[in-house]
Amino acid sequence: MLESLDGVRNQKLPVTIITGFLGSGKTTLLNRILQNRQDLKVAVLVNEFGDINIDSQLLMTVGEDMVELSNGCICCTINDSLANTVYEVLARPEKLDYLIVETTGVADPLPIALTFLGSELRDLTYVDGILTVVDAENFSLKQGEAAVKQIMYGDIALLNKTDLVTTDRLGKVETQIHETKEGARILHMQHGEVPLPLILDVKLAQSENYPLEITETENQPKPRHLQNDGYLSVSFQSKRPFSLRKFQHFLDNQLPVNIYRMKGILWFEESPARHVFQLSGRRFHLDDSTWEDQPSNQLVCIGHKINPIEIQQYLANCLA
Ligand SMILES: Nc1nc2c(ncn2[C@@H]2O[C@H](COP(=O)(O)OP(=O)(O)OP(=O)(O)O)[C@@H](O)[C@H]2O)c(=O)[nH]1
Repeated sequence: MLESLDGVRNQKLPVTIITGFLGSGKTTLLNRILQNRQDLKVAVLVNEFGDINIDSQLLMTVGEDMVELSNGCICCTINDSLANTVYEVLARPEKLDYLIVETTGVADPLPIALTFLGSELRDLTYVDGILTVVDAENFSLKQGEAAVKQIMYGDIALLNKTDLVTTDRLGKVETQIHETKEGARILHMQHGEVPLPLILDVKLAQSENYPLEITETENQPKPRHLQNDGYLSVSFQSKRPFSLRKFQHFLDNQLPVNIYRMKGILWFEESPARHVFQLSGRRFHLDDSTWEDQPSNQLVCIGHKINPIEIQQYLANCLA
């Protein structure tokens, strides 16, 4: 199906929005798409909630097709910068087949979809679908308003991390999804593995279902959604290495329970490797790679009603 887009230059550019709560697997899915569809010229817009853009450093296919948005909550700041960035992408000389927007984990996807509908972009692009990645292990409607909106406005719920849960738990999460959105389409996946024809070029977005009052207030300034929800991101950077033992102590004994997500590139005194650190819920892991630039620590912690000073102090105490 996607191949058929090839010769049709005058047609509108399809846009897929990938949403989903913190750490659910959005970047993992994006990586899969980029790896598996190298024949497609995809422009990717990534928006991150944090001062340091870790995601762009973790995307395997970062090249000329990658356009990063400035930092901030996507649903608060994106209307101007998203539209402008999309215009910039469209003005590039090379032919594009697809545009994918990855939202932050605490974003309501609707304002993003409306950006494509409510401006001149409507003539140049169309929203093909909103994909909501759901973490089968950690998902809860109590995660906040954004988590509910992500399900409500998603065209397909991609139930990810099915390797970590029982069939019973999967059934419970599916029930919650159906209670939030009647008739929701649900696909299961692990590590973002899903047949791409099921999620790209599917023409599932139904703008007529978007609430009218939101469409009408689209151009009004929006509140700082994330801060209202109590979500905060804390960044930590240092040109000195961590002590592995101290960092382990922080994770085991000091990590506040209301931190849901951490990601970063870490440097440990004890190791010559570049370590990609991921924490989602209570689960974390480190992947080794090689430094291509000067070693340093870059870490983003995201949580609900967290105390930035306390976290920064804990992390400073981890330095070797
Ligand atoms: N076990 C397991 N881990 C997964 C799966 N999918 C993703 N992960 C891991 O979950 C963590 C978060 O994945 P990401 O793709 O970075 O999640 P994200 O939604 O982009 O995160 P944010 O943008 O920070 O909200 C990473 O450590 C992934 O390797 C899966 O199906 N199973």
